[in-house]
Amino acid sequence: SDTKIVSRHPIYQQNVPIIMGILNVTPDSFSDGSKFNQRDKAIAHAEQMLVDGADIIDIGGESTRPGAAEVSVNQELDRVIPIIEKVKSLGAKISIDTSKPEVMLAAAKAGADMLNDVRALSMPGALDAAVASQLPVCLMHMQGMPQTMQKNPNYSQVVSEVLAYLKQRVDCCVKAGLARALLSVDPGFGFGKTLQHNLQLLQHLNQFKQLGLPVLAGLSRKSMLGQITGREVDDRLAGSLAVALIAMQNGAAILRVHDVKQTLDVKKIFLALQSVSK
Ligand SMILES: Nc1nc2[nH]c(SCC(=O)O)nc2c(=O)[nH]1
Repeated sequence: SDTKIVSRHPIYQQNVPIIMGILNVTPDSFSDGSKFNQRDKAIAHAEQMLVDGADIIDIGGESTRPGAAEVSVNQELDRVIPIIEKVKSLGAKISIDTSKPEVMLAAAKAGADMLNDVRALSMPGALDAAVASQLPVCLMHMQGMPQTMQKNPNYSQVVSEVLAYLKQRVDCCVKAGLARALLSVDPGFGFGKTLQHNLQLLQHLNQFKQLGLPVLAGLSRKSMLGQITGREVDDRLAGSLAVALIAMQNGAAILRVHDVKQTLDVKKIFLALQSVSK
C-alpha cells in the first residue's frame, strides 16, 4: 500500500497508543451548581484523568451529540478558555475540541497543544486559523451536521468514502500550509453513521493507516455500544474497553476515552502482547 510514514509531531509519541481523556465543559456535563463550581469540578476531573494516565486532555465546549443545539462563539469561549488556562497550569497537554476559528486561536493563545475538529477545518476561517496556530490537528469525518446527521446516514462504501474524504482534507491542509507531520485523522464513529457503518469502520480501521498519519478513534460510551449491549451511557465501560482494544489492534494511535484508568490497563495488556515475538 502507499503508506507514507512521515515524521510526526512529538505530541503523537510515535508507536505507543496515546490516551486522550475527555473533558466536556458543556452545561449538561457538570449539570448541577453554579458556573464556578462547575469549573472546579471540571478541573478536578482533569486532575483525576492526569493521575489515571491521560497523555492529553481533550476540552470541548460544544456538544456535538446528535440533535445538539448550536453554541455561540462567546458561549464556547466562556466555557473553554478558563478551563484551558487552569488545566495548562497542571502541566497537561491539551487538545481543544472545536470547529470555530475564533475558539481555535484563543485556545492556542491560552496554551492548547492540539486542535481537534469534528468538522475537519471545513467551517469558514477554520483552516486559516489552524495554519496560523501551527498546532497539530486531528481531522475527523462527519456526514451532515449534528442536528441531522443520524436521520439517514448513507454510503455506497463507507470505509472508502470516509478514507477518500480524509485524504482530500489532508491534501487541502498541506496545500494551505500545515505540515503533514502535524496531522492526524479520525473516521468519526457515530457522526452520520449507522451501527453497520460504525462496525465496518472499526473492522477496517487499518485501512486508514494508508495515509501514513496517526489514527484517532473515539468510541468511548457511544450509542453504538448501547445498540449492541443494551446498556445506558453510564454503563458502557465494558463495551468501551472492548472496542478500545479492538481499535488498538486495528492500528489506532490515539484513543479518545472517558475511562482513562481502565483504558490504561487495556493499553498495558496490548503493549505486553506487542513485545512478545509472534
Ligand atoms: N476526534 C474526535 N473528536 C470527538 N468529539 C466527540 S464528542 C461525542 C462523544 O464523545 O460522544 N467525539 C469525537 C470523536 O469520535 N473523535
